[in-house]
Amino acid sequence: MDTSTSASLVTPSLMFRRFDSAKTFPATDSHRRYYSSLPSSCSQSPRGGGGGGGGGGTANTDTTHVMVANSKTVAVPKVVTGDGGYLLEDVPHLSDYIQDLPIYPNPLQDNPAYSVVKQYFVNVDDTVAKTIVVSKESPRGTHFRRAGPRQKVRKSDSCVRVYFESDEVQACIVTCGGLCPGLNTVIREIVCGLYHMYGVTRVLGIDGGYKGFYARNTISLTPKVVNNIHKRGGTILGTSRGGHDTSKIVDSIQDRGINQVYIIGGDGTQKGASVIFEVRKNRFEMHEIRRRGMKVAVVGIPKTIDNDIPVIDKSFGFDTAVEEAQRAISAAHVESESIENGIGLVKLMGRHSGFIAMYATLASRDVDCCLIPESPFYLDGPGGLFEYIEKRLKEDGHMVIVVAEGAGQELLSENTRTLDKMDASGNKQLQDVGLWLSQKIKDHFSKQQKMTINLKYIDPTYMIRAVPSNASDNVYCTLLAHSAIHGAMAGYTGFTVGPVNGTHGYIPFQRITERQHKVVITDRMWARCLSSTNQPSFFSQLQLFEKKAGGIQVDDSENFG
Ligand SMILES: Nc1ncnc2c1ncn2[C@@H]1O[C@H](COP(=O)(O)OP(=O)(O)OP(=O)(O)O)[C@@H](O)[C@H]1O
Ligand SMILES: O=P(O)(O)OC[C@H]1O[C@](O)(CO)[C@@H](O)[C@@H]1O
Ligand SMILES: [Mg+2]
Repeated sequence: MDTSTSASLVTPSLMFRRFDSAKTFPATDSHRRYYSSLPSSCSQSPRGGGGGGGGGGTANTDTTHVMVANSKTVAVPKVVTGDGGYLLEDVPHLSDYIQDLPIYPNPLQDNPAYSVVKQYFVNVDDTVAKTIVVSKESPRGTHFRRAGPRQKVRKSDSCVRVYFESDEVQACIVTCGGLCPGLNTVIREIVCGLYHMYGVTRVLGIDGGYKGFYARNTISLTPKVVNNIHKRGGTILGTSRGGHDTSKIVDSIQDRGINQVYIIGGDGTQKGASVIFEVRKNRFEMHEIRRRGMKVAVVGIPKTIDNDIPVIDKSFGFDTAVEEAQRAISAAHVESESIENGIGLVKLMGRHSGFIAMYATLASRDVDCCLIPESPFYLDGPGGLFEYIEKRLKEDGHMVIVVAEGAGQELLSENTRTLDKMDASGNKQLQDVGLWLSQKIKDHFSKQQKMTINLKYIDPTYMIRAVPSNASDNVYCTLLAHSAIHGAMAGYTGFTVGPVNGTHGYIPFQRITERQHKVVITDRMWARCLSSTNQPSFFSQLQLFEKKAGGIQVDDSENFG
């Protein structure tokens, strides 16, 4: 594979626009100047994904690794272009910045379970397409490196190898952010997968999120310790928000001799992982793993109850949460059905993304109105929520409303003084839309004196994420853990793992952290939701077109079909 080294001076917002054009971008003089000014361990860098191989057959390759913007250095993905508009957004490899890394026989080839299944090992060039709905003229488009144990870690290899020797590995696992069903399953499967597939016995648990790296003792994790944890909700390691001190975390990784870091968490956590891997603070302070030239694989495993992580099909625990939400919706339905003009109001999680509310609504079929952050609504006047409630009660005598916690925040702040409080991670703390809406509905109907209503408000927010994962999430967590391990053992680093159109891939951190995944209200799934509830869209056609034209952040992927 033909590769060249480059770094680029571009702003972050331009980063992915360049990829969309599916063109090769050449190394410029400024790239070369930048690299020649780097310490030797960095400037010796790219050899095209280390052993990762090409991915595009006749690929025309350009690897772009570092860019400087606003005095910060951030990573630009390695990009490989090929015929027919093929584009691979590759992930970093340890051999990009460490020379002459030894490779070792892969113990998996002697494992009775895995070695008999020939196709368990993925081809060195296998990639996963980001978009699978295409037409005859479509370019082949963006791809990600396929996850899994590699047949070859370098194109020249004659047998199955890895970049870490079993005895050499000192892994650690950390869980950050809010809880999510399946956290314990992922922890269990990383520990057991490392042990049973690769003979790795040294795995540390980091206590209480990122700050645990430097403020707490570690926990030794063995298959015996984690054997039953998947049956419990929460995380045995504890979690936290805030406390991401990059230099202290990287110091701790270095001091403890850790060389594989498995980081489980949401969008904030993945940003933290990306910083640990390769963002430096300024020209002089270089804390991160890549610049220290450390042989450490940094692997992100996406966790989010809100399903707000882009690119991947969905996040683990999401199905369990939707299932658990059914119990609250059923209760709301039973309550509302049993009384005159009964209204059951259920608040579900979803800070910026209404996926839980939308899917719980679609699954239940008892919901008459689903309110999500992405779809503005209003209360009074023609086409408003109050008018719709009145209509539903007159027709049916009862109704169920599901509201995502982030819905209608702009209405709340009109009515109450916004305090703009942040949590320890810098996430804006939301006002309670459930309580607010309950009160508004009650006030409206008591003022009108036309109709007596009976409203029951159910708030199961934390209940849906504190439960253990269901069977399908357990399987999903296992696959994620295994994909993560195979990637680290093959020397890949600085990536998040996850399913892209059903096949697991290694996705560069930047892709995951550049934006949040949201319900696209101009998309088919939201239409299905609207048709199941028969609620008003709260939009005039004109507004809809305006939003489509740029007012709303539109994801380029569908809401899972
Ligand atoms: N931009 C960032 N840079 C470095 N670290 C970050 C950044 N954003 C968040 N973090 C760290 O990541 C951890 C988790 O972040 P956060 O609380 O936002 O949860 P999350 O991972 O997004 O999960 P969720 O939102 O699903 O609960 C925190 O320890 C926080 O300090
Ligand atoms: O756990 P905390 O800090 O109360 O945060 C709750 C938030 O976490 C999430 O569960 C995940 O981001 C959101 O749905 C919710 O707003
Ligand atoms: Mg988050």
